[in-house]
Parts: sequence; structure tokens; C-alpha cells
Amino acid sequence: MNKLTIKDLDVQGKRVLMRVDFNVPVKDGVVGDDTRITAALPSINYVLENGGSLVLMSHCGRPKGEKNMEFTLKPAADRLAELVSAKVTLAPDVIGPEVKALVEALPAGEILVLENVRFYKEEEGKGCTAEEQDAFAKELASFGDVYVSDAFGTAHRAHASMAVVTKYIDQCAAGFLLSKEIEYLGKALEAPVKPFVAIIGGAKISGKIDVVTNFLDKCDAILIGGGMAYTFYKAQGKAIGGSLVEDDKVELAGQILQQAEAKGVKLMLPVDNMVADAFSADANTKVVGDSIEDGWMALDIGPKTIELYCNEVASAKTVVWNGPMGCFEMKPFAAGTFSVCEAVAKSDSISIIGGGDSVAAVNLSGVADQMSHVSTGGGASLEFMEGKQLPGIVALTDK
Ligand SMILES: Nc1ncnc2c1ncn2[C@@H]1O[C@H](COP(=O)(O)OP(=O)(O)OP(=O)(O)O)[C@@H](O)[C@H]1O
Ligand SMILES: O=C(O)[C@H](O)COP(=O)(O)O
Repeated sequence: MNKLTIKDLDVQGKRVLMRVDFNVPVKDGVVGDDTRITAALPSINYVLENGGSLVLMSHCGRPKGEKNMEFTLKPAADRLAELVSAKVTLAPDVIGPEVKALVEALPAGEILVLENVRFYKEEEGKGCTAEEQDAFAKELASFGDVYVSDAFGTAHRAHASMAVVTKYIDQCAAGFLLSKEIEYLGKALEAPVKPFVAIIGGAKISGKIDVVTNFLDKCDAILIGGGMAYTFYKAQGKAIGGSLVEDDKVELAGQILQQAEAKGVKLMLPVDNMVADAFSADANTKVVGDSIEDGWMALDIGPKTIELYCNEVASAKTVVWNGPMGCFEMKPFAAGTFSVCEAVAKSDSISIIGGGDSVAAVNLSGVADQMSHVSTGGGASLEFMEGKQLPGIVALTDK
């Protein structure tokens, strides 16, 4: 990577302003899944162990520029306090004189967590002028001698704490998590060890179909599963019954099929499906081929497809996976996702998993530790894989 990294910084006696992504699920004031917090610990501990103090910034949820305490960072700060040996203080606000005083009094080896940066509309820059956003970013910048971003999950957002604050601090570096994400995802895209197999599924077709397009120039095989498959079926003129479809993407799906053929990329669609007569775990189910009659919807890939996809994965040397193969949250439709998951874990490949639900599925299957890299980014990893430049990375200081 051609950007400064945390190891290039001298943090001794410095105040480090660090952007993290503590946008974690919270229920009844308690963090549900602390993956994103634990993933930032190497950078946090590095600063503390090397004589620096830390001012942490993050968003949580989408409070839309309002100070709505439903979105407080308190649960995340409380969880962080359990995970580090340092003292953790939660500031009462993001900016302002009270926060400034806390920052100035912060001793080395301690952490101050600012409140949710999205309590200010200036963070997202919506409903304010560019000057107002700059002033907000400048005030945040005054809280640090150096800046570190470890918020890979938010790197696709050109927000104040990600991509504007960096204008006002000389040294802006990537933390360990951000560096690791870029290293794995970057390698997979730039110089993948072949055969390179992409597995794309899930429900958000419009959000993922561009990734399929980008992968046509990189992959040896693309395995399509989940709700995504039926938009491709429709493009082939197949019957899809009540299966998920995005009609405005049918034409693009047809073009992708043609391009795959022209480029000699193996674009695989399910040859059979587990269908149900309702979107429910109690629905009647049956296995059908690649034509789905009215009154039925496909909620998982079928057993023959599982075998084909697992075989493809078994010979892969690089696997990128985003989006489950079926509605794995319901037991009758979980076999596709979990079988493919096990095949990826068993394979002798560099495996990179991205996307909230795919990561949840990998965690549920108990094989997360057998994957080379489980990304903390949903939208960010997708945009990276689409080949887009992420503003939160571009903004860091060049080496
Ligand atoms: N055949 C299907 N029909 C309807 N929904 C499906 C089907 N297959 C999978 N899904 C649903 O897709 C959802 C996940 O899709 P999604 O596109 O959000 O993936 P993801 O891994 O969370 O990626 P990201 O976080 O990048 O959006 C799951 O809740 C799953 O139940
Ligand atoms: O969870 C995420 O994808 C990131 O934290 C970004 O959140 P956002 O989609 O609300 O910008």
C-alpha cells in the first residue's frame, strides 16, 4: 500500500485521533456482536503501548445529524472498556468546549471516545454547507497530533471524520485493520492466485450486480446463488414463480451472461433449487430443477448445485464470497450456505468473506477461524471489489 501506516508514525507522547467503525448491533444498551470493536484492538493497543493517548471517533447507526441518544456510543465504549486495560472515558459530545477540555487533559495511555459523529449533520455533509463541514472537521482535527483510520467498514463514505479531517492533519495513516483489509482484498483483485472463484449471493441484487461485472475480468468462475440467481434466470427466460427478482436488472443480467460467455468465464447458476410455497420455515418444500412454477419460490440452492459449487470451490486457490446461497436463517433453507461455507473452509485457498449476513453465516457455521480473512466491511468491501476508489483510503497520506 502506498499510504502511511500506523507503524510509520511516532506516537510517543502524541494524541492520536483515530477513526474506528464501532457501528455495531446494540440491544437493550449492550453490544450484540463486538467483532468490529475487537478488530480495532491491535491499533488501539499499539498506540497505548507506544506512549500515546487516543481520541476515538465513530458513528453508530444513522441518527441523521440529530443528537438522538438511541444511537449513543456508550454501549461500544463500555464494551471497549472491558477489552482494554486502559481507562476509557466517553465524552458527552463530539465537539465543543467540554470535549476540548477532556481532550487536553487526556494523559498518555488513556482513551477518550467521542460521542457518535453522526449527531452532527456536518459529518455526512447533508443539510449543511461545505464551509460548515470544514469547520466541524477542523475542530475534530484539533483533537489529534496525528490521525489514524481503522474504519474500513466506513471507508466508502466521504464523511468529515473519514475524508475531510485529513485535510487538517499532516500525518494520516492506515491502522492495522484497514491495512489488512486492503492487503487481502487488494491482492485478491490485483494478483489473485488462480483459479479464482467468486461466490455471489444474498438479496441485494442491485448492490451486487456491479461486483459480478467487475469479476468477469478477474475470475475463472463465478458462482451465483441466493436471491440473486433468479434475476439471471429471468434473463434466460426461465420461470421463477414467486422467487426474488429485480426487474430493472434483468437486462443487465442478460448482458453479463453474454459477456461471461464471450470472455470464457464460467458463470454458474443453480441447476436445482429448494423451493417453498411460502416465505416461512414451516412452508411446504421440495427440490426442483431450474424452472420454478407459480405458487413456489426458490429459497435455497438444491443438492446438485451444492455439489457442483463445492467441487468448484475445492479446486480454487482464491475464493471471494459475498452473500448467502439461501435464506440460511431458516433451517430448511440453510444447507446451501453452510455446505458452501464448509467447502471454502476445507479448501486450500485464500478465502475472503465479506457482507454482514455472509459473515454471520460463517460465524454460525463455526469455521470463521479457517477463513483467511473475514472482512469487517459490508458496503465498503463491495465497493472495493467493484474496483472503486474508497474516499476513506484515498484521503490518507501518501508514502
Ligand atoms: N433465494 C433467496 N430469496 C430471498 N432472500 C434470500 C435468498 N437467498 C438469500 N436470501 C437472503 O439474503 C440476505 C442476505 O443478503 P445480503 O445481500 O444482505 O447479503 P450480505 O452478506 O449481508 O451482504 P452485504 O452486507 O454486503 O449486504 C439474507 O437475509 C438471506 O435470507
Ligand atoms: O456498517 C457499515 O456498512 C458501515 O458502518 C457504514 O455504515 P452506513 O452504511 O450507515 O454508512
